[in-house]
Amino acid sequence: MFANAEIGIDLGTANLLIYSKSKGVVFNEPSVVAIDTHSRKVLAVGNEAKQMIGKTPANITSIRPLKDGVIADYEVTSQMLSVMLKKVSKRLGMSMRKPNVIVCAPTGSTSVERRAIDNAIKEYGAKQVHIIEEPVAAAVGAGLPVDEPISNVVVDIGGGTSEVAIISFGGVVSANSIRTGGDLMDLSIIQHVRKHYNVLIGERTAENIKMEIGHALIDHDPLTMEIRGRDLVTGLPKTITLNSSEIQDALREPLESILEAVRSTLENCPPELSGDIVDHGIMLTGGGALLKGMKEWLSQEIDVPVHVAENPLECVAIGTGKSLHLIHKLQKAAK
Ligand SMILES: Nc1ncnc2c1ncn2[C@@H]1O[C@H](COP(=O)(O)OP(=O)(O)OP(=O)(O)O)[C@@H](O)[C@H]1O
Repeated sequence: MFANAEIGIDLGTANLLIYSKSKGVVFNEPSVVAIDTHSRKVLAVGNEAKQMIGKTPANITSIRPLKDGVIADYEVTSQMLSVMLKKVSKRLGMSMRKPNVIVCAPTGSTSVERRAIDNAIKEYGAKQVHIIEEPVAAAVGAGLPVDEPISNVVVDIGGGTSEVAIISFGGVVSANSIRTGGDLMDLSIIQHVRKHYNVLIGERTAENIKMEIGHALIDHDPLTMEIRGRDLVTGLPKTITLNSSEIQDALREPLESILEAVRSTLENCPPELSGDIVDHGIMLTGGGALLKGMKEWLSQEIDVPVHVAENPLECVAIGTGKSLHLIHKLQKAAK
C-alpha cells in the first residue's frame, strides 16, 4: 500500500509553488496557462506559458487564471493544477495520487472563493484539502515564533494581494487584506509610460522595469533603463529611456495603499502587543518585499524596524509545508 503524498501549495496570483513534506519546495513557476482558444486545450503552463504572454497568434492566449489571490477562471485553474502536479510527480518519480494538501487563501477571501480553491484541488483527486490563512503561512515560512504569546507582524506583498497580520499564540489577532500588490504596480508603470511617452508597453516589460529600476524611496541612487514599446501615435516600435525617480513616482499610489493597510492593522493591535512590535519589528514576505528600498521606506513611514524574510518568494509555500502536521491533528480529532 502506498502512503498518500503530503504537499503544501501556494496557489499564488503570480506564482504557484508546491512543497513536498519529504523534499521541500519542488515546484516554483508562474501561475500562467497558454490555451488554444478554439479547443480550450492547455498548450503550456508555468515558465513556458509566461514566455508566451503577449506574443501568441490569435488562436492561442496566455491566461493568468488567478486574480487578487483567488480563482478567477475555475476551469483553467484546475487544469493548470493538474498539469503542474503531474509534472512534479514525473520529475520526482513519486506518486502524487490522492495527496493530502494544505493550501492557503487570502484572509479577505469569501467562503465561495475558498470553496473554489478546495474544489479545484479535489478535482485533481486530492484526498483531503485544508485551507490556512495566507499571512499565517507566510509568518511560519519566515520562521517567526507564531505559537508564542508575542506579536509577530507579517506583511506579505504578493502579485494580487497584500496581507498584513498580527499573529500571537498561534492565532490572528488583527489582519487586513487588500487587493493591491505587484500586479497593480505593473499597471501603474504601464499607465505612466502611456501618459508621459505615448508608448504602450506590455505586462512583462512593466514587471521588468519594476524589478530593475523600481524604488520605494524618493532619495535613492538613480538608475535608468532602456525599454521598447509601441508608439501610440505612429504605431511603430519606439525605444525610450526611463529613470528610477519617475518609476518611484508611478509606484506611489499602490505603495500608499499598502502603507494604509499596515497602519490600520497596527492601530487595531491590543496595547500589550503594540510594545512588542517596537522590539521585534515587522517581517516582509512575498515578491513585493524585493522591491528596492521597500524595507527602508516602510521602516521610515511607520517608525518600526522592518526585516525582509530570508526567502520572501518561498515563505508561504514553506509555511504551508510546515503546517502539514495539522493534517494528522485534524484527522485524529475527526476520529
Ligand atoms: N525583485 C523584485 N522587485 C519587485 N517586485 C518583485 C521582485 N521579484 C518579484 N516581484 C513581484 O512579486 C510578485 C509575486 O510575488 P509572490 O510570488 O509572492 O506573489 P503570489 O503569491 O503569486 O501572489 P498573491 O499572494 O497575491 O496570490 C510579482 O508581482 C512580482 O513582479
